[in-house]
Amino acid sequence: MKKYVSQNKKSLAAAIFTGTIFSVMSAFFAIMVQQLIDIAVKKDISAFIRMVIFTSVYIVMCGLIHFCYAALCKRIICRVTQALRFDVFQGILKRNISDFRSVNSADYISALTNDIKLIEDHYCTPLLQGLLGAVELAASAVILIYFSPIIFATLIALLILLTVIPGLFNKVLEERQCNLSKRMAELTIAVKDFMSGFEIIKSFRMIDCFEQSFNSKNEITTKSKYGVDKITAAVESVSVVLSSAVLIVVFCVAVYLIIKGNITVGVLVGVLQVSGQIVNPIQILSQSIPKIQGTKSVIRRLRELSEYQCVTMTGEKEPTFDNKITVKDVSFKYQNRNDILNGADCSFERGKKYAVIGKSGCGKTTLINLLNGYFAHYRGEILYDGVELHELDIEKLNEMIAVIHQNVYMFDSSIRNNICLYRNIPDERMKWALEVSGVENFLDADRTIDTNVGENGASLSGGQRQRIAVARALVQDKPILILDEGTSAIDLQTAFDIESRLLAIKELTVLTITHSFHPDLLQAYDKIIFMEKGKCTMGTFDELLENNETFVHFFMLNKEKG
Ligand SMILES: Nc1ncnc2c1ncn2[C@@H]1O[C@H](COP(=O)(O)OP(=O)(O)OP(=O)(O)O)[C@@H](O)[C@H]1O
Repeated sequence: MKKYVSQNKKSLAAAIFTGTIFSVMSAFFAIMVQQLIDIAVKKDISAFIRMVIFTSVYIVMCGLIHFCYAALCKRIICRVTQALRFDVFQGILKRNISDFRSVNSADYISALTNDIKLIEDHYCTPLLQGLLGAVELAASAVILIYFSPIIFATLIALLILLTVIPGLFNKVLEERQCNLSKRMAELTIAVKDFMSGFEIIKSFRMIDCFEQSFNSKNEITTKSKYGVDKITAAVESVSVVLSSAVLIVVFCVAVYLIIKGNITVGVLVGVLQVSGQIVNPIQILSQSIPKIQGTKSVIRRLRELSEYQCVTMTGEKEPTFDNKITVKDVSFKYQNRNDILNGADCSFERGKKYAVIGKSGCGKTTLINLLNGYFAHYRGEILYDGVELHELDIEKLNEMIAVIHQNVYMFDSSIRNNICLYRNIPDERMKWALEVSGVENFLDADRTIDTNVGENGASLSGGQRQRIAVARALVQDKPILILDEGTSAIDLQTAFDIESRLLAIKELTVLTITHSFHPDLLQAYDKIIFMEKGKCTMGTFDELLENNETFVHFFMLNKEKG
């Protein structure tokens, strides 16, 4: 948080300056009261008129200065939360795809919304209020010294007590704040799940189940919030009691000093006034400190997100793909699972076309994800032009590869923007991409390239979305195109046509994960990679049919199904 404070040094200095002036002016009010009482005792009417004029000007000035102070505080809070939110967002953007996927995306949403709000309410606001409180306290203390050093000494002793007692709540408040942050993240995850699965929930009559689940999470979050609020209420009550106790003790000491003849009645009233001004900042301080301390765990969580450093794939070499990608004796398993790949060997030459085939769950997508550098903990070697993946800059590697998944994400924008991804693409290339991908076939007078596709492409069919994804990959001009069942939602003939056109692009290396077993199409691939029991067998379609019994069996079975 220090970074954000130093980014707003000037505004903070101005806030402290105006806050100090306001505090001093507020504390000065006690002297005015004392003066007025003494004027009343002396019955001096002209001094009284002068005091009335002075007081009026003083009140207007107080109002103006307080406005400046409050506006500066709001500005600082807005800037700090904006910068914090931006840093967290940047930290999320920096994550590699594998790390990003390891956390539920609603967790990120919760950090960017709930946690930032928590920092605003429980860190920034109390910190600024506390600063003003401290200045007010100091100013009032000076006035108190002016009235009576003995009363001042009593006050200091009590203050020490006041700062220690609310501090006892710090630890429990921090634990509860941390718990609340987690519960809010869980609630956000549940809400996101509900929104994403709305259609399934409705059509499969899951409303009761979701209602119960939401209700229970809502209840847990509310309880957790109440847990924080209860501690905050306890801190507030303790601070109210303690500050009232301070007021009474100070008042008793002042009365004692009057009895002893050490101070006048005017000073007594002044002391009472300034003591009242001391109670307020004491309350603010004793409530602010535990609140600020309580946000430690949330700040830690936000720091972890914003200062994300990739520790798994930290290579810096520029990836190239002039020759080939080699997968050498690669074994891989997901956490606490058996090996998915077990000594897999295969290679991909530049410009050649490959079809990856195998039973559902045999590890086809896993292999593709490994090539993309999503996972670091594999055994064996994955080499791009002879350089191991761990030595390469993964961000740059990802820029070389276009992946088209079965489920295509669509931005709520025009077809053009979904293809060009908001970049300027030359007309020629765009025209070619529309043709190869088959997008041009579903454009007409009603649906042009500039028609909006709705939320996640709601106004398009699954096949149309996939065709847009193919066009998107083509205009980006990447050397490697991976289709992870990327044409599965398109009718057989259209998919055949699109894939044939893709296979005809000479310079493009194509890897297609496919469950479609059209012999003509499979023959058009340079090599088939048949995956089975964690291993890969490579060959042309005809070679595999000739030499690999398992492949023949698998092919015949699927061909019949198809
Ligand atoms: N993130 C993950 N964590 C744990 N297990 C996973 C994860 N992703 C995939 N798996 C498991 O790894 C195995 C291989 O999955 P993968 O998606 O690579 O198979 P696939 O051959 O592409 O399947 P399909 O043809 O059905 O798409 C499956 O058993 C799957 O359940």
